[in-house]
Amino acid sequence: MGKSLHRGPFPSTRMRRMRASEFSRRLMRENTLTVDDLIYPMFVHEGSNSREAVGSMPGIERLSLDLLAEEAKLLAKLGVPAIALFPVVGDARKSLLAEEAYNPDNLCHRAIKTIKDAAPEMGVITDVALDPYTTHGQDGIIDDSGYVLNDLTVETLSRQALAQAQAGADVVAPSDMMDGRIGAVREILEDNGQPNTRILAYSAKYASSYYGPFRDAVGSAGNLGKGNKHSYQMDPANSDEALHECALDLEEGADMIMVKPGMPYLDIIRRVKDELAVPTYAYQVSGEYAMHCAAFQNGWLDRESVMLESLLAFKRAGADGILTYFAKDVALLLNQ
Ligand SMILES: NCc1[nH]cc(CCC(=O)O)c1CC(=O)O
Ligand SMILES: [Mg+2]
Repeated sequence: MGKSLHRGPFPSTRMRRMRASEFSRRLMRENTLTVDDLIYPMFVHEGSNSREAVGSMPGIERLSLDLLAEEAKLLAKLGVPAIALFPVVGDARKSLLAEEAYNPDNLCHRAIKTIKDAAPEMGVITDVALDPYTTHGQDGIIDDSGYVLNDLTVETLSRQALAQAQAGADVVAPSDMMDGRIGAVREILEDNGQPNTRILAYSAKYASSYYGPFRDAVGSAGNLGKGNKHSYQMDPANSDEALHECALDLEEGADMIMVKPGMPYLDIIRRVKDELAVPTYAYQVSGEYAMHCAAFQNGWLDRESVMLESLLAFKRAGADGILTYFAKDVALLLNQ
């Protein structure tokens, strides 16, 4: 026998010991994914008994409100805590000033009531941003040069958020990235008898190319054309700036903060959670969903296990919950 070549504490330390049986793997498991972690984004459109597939998002459909009611009941039964609503708005209702955003009878507001009637315990989260309602697909009101005007947009966003709260939204979620909008939304809610409306701030929302399929789903891609959102959404190169954005939104009155997109930005989730220690959410966005589905359809990746692994990764990174288009399928799996 020659001299042992090993270094360090081996064999007293064998990392594989704890992995040798299911019971000890379970005992040392640090993170779990449960239905409590899931928020389901849903697209709604006008009409009745109408469902439309979204081409770039296999399995995802735009639903009319009667079908939304059925889905909401099923999701509640599966234990999914909340739905995030995204309206698909007809061109006739879009304008430069996005007035439809705060019309008390608009599609989004009727959808809130639909869910609350069908499944009163379901949390309803609404998107505060003007892109479904502007003719140009930007999240705010633009000047002659196309620049999105911050303060004017914030005024409209506040009216929109209040209208959503008055229609019954539990959580309003500004996804627009204007400066000061969280404070303005908090103030208008306080001033109008809505002190318990939670604000989920899309605080660190990046100018990402992973949103493409979403823009197809809501039909804003065509309106946006070659435009981009670089003057308000964050540069994917930055990380310190995300902490600054999150800290400001918390100071202005956010209850929860969000990082978006998801998987390419797990480092941001971890930093936010470590440094701010507040309820932190992640959005596994449409492009992430689309690329997973493409691999599933080709048989290149296993659907169930990859879906679960992709979401568990968010928990490990520090997220308290995940907006994901897989929410329904995962809830079905976890309920088995
Ligand atoms: N305010 C718009 C909004 N809200 C959610 C998403 C993207 C969600 C997804 O890709 O799944 C977007 C797109 C954008 O900023 O252009
Ligand atoms: Mg900000």
